[in-house]
Amino acid sequence: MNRPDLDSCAQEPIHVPGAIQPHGAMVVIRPSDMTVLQASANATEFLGRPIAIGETVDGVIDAHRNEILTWHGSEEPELQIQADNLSLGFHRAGDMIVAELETSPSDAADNVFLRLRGFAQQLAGQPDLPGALSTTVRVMEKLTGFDRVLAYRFDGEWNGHVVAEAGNGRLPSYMGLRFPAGDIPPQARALYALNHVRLIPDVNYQPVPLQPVINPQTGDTLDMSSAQLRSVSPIHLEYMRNMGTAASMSVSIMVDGRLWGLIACHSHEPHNVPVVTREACDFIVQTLAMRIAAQEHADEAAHSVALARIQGRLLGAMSVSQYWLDGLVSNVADLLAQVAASGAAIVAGGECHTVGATPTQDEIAQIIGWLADRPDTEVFATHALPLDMPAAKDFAATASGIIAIRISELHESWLIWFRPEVLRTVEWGGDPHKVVREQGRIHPRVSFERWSEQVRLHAAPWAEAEITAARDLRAAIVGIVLRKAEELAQLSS
Ligand SMILES: CCC1=C(C)C2=CC3=N/C(=C\c4[nH]c(/C=C5\NC(=O)C(C)=C5CC)c(C)c4CCC(=O)O)C(CCC(=O)O)=C3CCN2C1=O
Repeated sequence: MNRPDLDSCAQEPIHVPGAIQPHGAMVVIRPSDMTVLQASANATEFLGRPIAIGETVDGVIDAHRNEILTWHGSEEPELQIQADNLSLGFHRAGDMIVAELETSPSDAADNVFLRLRGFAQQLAGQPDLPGALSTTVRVMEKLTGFDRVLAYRFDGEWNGHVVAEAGNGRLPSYMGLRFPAGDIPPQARALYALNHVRLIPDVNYQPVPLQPVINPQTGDTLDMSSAQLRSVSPIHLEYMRNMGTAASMSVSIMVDGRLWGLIACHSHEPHNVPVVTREACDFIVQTLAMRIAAQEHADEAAHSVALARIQGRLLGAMSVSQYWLDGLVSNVADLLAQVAASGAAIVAGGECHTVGATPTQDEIAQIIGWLADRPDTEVFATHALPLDMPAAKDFAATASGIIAIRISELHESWLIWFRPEVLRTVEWGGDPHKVVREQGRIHPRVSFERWSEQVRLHAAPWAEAEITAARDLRAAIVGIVLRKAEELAQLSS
């Protein structure tokens, strides 16, 4: 969905706001001499004493100087220190140390441990992914006290789907709703893959500037990518107000190094969560992510084994056939089951053999003509061919999805599988195509009411295992064709 407006959203440099949220204070330190390079305007309030830029740190930070410098010389990404009712978090920004201070009730840890122990047992008792997701949002709701906690899963186009929800009824249910990719733009997703927990205790906060805003050592604004207190994009704060949420916390679900989804928490009124509780939430979500990874790996492995078994039968049939395609067209069920297709066409030797539900021969010729414009493509897969090839609208009923494998460049030969159009009703949280523009600026949509859309010209998406099986079958066929050609050459020499 190419939308120039949203591209401008993606340009917003959210990692260098030059300010923080007021529920904590920030001090930027040069480790070589523990000199203060920058401090947030509210640092005195949290340190209980004035802080001088250019002077060495003192007070509670200096009291932990040795521990901080030992950490800074280690491989550990972060350091967390609880000093009475002050929580001090340290991370690196370039070769500087960033200290973040938050008041934190000393008994916060008690509540956390009990909830954590219960979670591991409850999760182990869940037989499937929906159960694991529901358990997680329920435990997070009780642990954090947010009004609503959602499990939000990204699809292949970075649209999001609410797949589990727990709440106390103060906020509307979003269960089952989808949200467009533009609601969380690419630079935000990239940031959340690095920094997994984001808290906004009060959407109407006044940003607290870092002083000086330009770091004297780097001559640039501080990179707050790893900070907890980073001030949030005004566009997103407007989004939250439009959504009727005064506080939010989201925790990234990282599976195999990619952002699988979020656990997103919201409250109707301002709501803060202590550092130790946020850390427990991160642990809970990482535990869930390991369960998701295990489930996905098991499902993919079982799927690959089943497809390999089918491929073994196809290769056996081809190896005893005079011509490789005879082995395929004589095994229609396996040929279609190889990628769970409804039809297939084999174009070779100037002929087009079709099995199952396919476009007409002329329409297949149009597809091959269109594929010819992709000369470097050995395997082409899409579940929405008409979006790439407009003429395919005419035969969307049989070919909204294709996997095409090029057998030979020399003699135009292809194996193409087809999937039919599947009409789907998608329930969005608000009209995803609505972009509000005022004085040339983009604004988030104001309604998140259920908005139904009939999605056409799409087939069921191809699984990774199916595309891999198609790629493997292509390699096998090319090998058979080459061997047959060599045998022929030897016979004629
Ligand atoms: C109901 C399901 C759901 C959605 C769809 C959602 C969206 C969401 N957007 C987030 C972040 C951003 N959205 C935007 C931008 C947009 N939001 C829009 O609706 C539009 C049109 C834009 C581009 C202009 C930006 C810049 C950011 C980065 C904010 C920051 O971390 O500084 C963030 C991350 C910030 C946060 O944790 O609140 C979220 C998570 C919250 N949330 C949800 O719970």
